[in-house]
Amino acid sequence: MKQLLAYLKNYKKECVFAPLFKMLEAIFELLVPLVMAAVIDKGIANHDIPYIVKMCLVMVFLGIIGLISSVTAQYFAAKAATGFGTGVRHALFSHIQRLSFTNLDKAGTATLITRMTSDVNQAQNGVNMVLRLFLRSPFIVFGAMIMAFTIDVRSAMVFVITIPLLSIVVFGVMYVSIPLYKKVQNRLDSVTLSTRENLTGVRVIRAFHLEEEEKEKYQEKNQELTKMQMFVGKISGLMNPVTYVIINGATAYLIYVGALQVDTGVITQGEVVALVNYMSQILVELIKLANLIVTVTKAIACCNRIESILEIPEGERELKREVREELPQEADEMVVFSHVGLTYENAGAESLTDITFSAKKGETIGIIGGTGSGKTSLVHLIPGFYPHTAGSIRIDGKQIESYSSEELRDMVGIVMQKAVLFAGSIRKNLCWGKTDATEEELTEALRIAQAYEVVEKKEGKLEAEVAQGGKNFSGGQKQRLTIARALVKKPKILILDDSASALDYATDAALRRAIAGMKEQPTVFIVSQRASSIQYADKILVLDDGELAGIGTHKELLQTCGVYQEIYYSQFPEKKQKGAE
Ligand SMILES: Nc1ncnc2c1ncn2[C@@H]1O[C@H](COP(=O)(O)OP(=O)(O)OP(=O)(O)O)[C@@H](O)[C@H]1O
Repeated sequence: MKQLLAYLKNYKKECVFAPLFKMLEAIFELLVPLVMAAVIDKGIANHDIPYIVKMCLVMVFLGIIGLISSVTAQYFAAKAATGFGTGVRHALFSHIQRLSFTNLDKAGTATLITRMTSDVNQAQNGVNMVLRLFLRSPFIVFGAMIMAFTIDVRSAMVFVITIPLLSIVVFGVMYVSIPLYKKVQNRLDSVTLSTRENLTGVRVIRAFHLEEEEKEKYQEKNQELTKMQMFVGKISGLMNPVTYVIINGATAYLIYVGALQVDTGVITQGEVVALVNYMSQILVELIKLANLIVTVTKAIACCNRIESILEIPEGERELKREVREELPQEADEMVVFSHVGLTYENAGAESLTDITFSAKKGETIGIIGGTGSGKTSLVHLIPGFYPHTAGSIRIDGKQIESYSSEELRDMVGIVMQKAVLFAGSIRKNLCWGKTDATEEELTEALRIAQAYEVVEKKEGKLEAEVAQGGKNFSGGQKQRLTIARALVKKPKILILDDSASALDYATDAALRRAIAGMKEQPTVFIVSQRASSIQYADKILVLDDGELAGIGTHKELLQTCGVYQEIYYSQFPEKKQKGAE
C-alpha cells in the first residue's frame, strides 16, 4: 500500500485542496438549517415577507457556494485519482515489460490483465472517494451534533444516543458484508477470466460446436456471482430499514422533547426543524461513510494485489550463475552449447538434458523432434528468454551471462511459433526490428521472407492497416510478415521456431533459398516438424524427450540416428521403399 502511495506524490496540492473544499461545502451545509430556523421563527412568525425573501436568497447563496466548493473538490480529487491511476498503470506496464519469462509464466496473462485494468480502476476509485469523504463525513456527523448542542443541550442528548446506535447498525452491517464482498470479487474474477477465454477462443468454440456447453458453463459462473451479490445485497439492504426506524424514532422523540422545550420557551419552532435537519444529515453521512469504508477496503485489497506484481524482482533474465572463465573457442563459432540443461521453475523434471553442439557463423542448423521434445526450449535459451540450469552457453565467443538482455536481443532475431502482429500499419510492424529502417531495407526483408507480394497486393502497401492480432492476414501471410520483421534488424543469429509451418512447400523452399543467399549470412536455427524444411541444413539436431538423439547432416543421420529415420521415413515412406530396394 505504502509503495503505491508514492504515486500520489505529484498531487500533494490536490490531496490537500480536495478534502479542504469538501469541508468548506460541509460548513455551508451545516449553516442551512440555521437559516431555515430563522425563516420560520422570524419571517413566518412575523409575516415578514422581505425577511423571508432575504433569507431564501441567503440559502441560495449558501447553496451556490456549496456547489462551487463541491465541484472544485471533485476536480482536485478526480485529478489526483486519475493521475494516481495513470502512474500505477504505467509503472505496472513498465514493470511487466521487464519481467523474466519465468515470472511472466508464473503470474499468468489473465491475472496481469486484471491487475492492469479492474484492480487499478478500483484503487483509483478508492483514492477519489477517500479524498472527498474522509474528512467531510466525520466532520458533518460531529459538526451536526455540536450544532444541536448549541441549539439546546436537552434535545441534543437524543443525538448522543442515536449516533452510536446508528453507527453500530451501519458499521455492523459493513463488518459482516466486507468479507462477503471479497467473495463477490473472486467470483467476478472468475467470470472475467471465463469471458476473456471465450472471446479469444470464440472461433475454436464455434468450430467444435461448443457454444451451448460454453453458454451453460458461463451461465453457471454468472449465477454464482449473482447469488453472492444478492446475498450481500440483502444484508446491505437491511441497513436502510433499520437505520430509518432508528432515525424516525429519534426524530419523533426529538419533536416531542423539542415541543416541550418550545412550550417552556427554551427553544423556538424553527430550532426544532433545524434539529430534525441535522438528524437527517447525520444519517446520510453515516451511510456515505459506510460506503467509503467498503470502497476503501476493496481498493486496499486491489493495491495489495498490484503491489504483489510490482514486488516481483525485475530483470528480463535471471542470471543464476557467475560469469565463468572464457573457454577457448574457434573464431568462427557463433553459438556453442556445452552440456546444457534446463529445468523450468516449478517443473519437476528437466526439459533439456546435456545438450552439446556448436554452430558456426553463417551455418544453418535444423532442429527436429517430436512434440514436447524440447525444440522451442532449446532455441529460447539463445536470446536468454529462460536461464539454462546446467552447463554453459557461449555466443560469439563470450559466455551468455556476460551479455545484457539488450545486447542479446540485438544479436538474435526470433520468429515465434505463433505469428503475432500488432494493430497499426505493416510498416509499423516491420519497424519493430529497426525503428529507422529504410525503404530498401524493408523491401529486402520482405523479399527474403517471401512477403513482398503479400504487401504489394494490399491497398496502401506498407501503409496498409493491420487489424488487432493481424486478423486481416492469413496464417501464412502473418508468418511471412513476422519473418520479415525479424530480418529487418539484420540479426547475427536468426531463429525460425516452426515459423514456416503455414507456408506451402514451394514458398518454404524459396524462403530457405533466399535466406541462404543473404549478403550477410546469419547463423540460422530452423525448428521444424517437417523433415523437408531442415534436410538441407549444415547440421541437424535431433531431439528426443529433451535429449540430443543425434547430430549431423541429413545423410549422416539417416544412417546413424534411429529417431531421425523414424521421423523422415514417416513423412517420406516412398524413400524407405527405395532404400530397401
Ligand atoms: N514455460 C514453461 N514452463 C514449464 N514447462 C515448460 C515451459 N515451456 C515448455 N515446457 C515443457 O518443456 C517441455 C518441452 O517443451 P517445448 O515447447 O520446448 O517442446 P517442443 O519440442 O518445442 O514442442 P512442440 O513441437 O509441440 O512445440 C515440455 O514438456 C513442456 O511441457
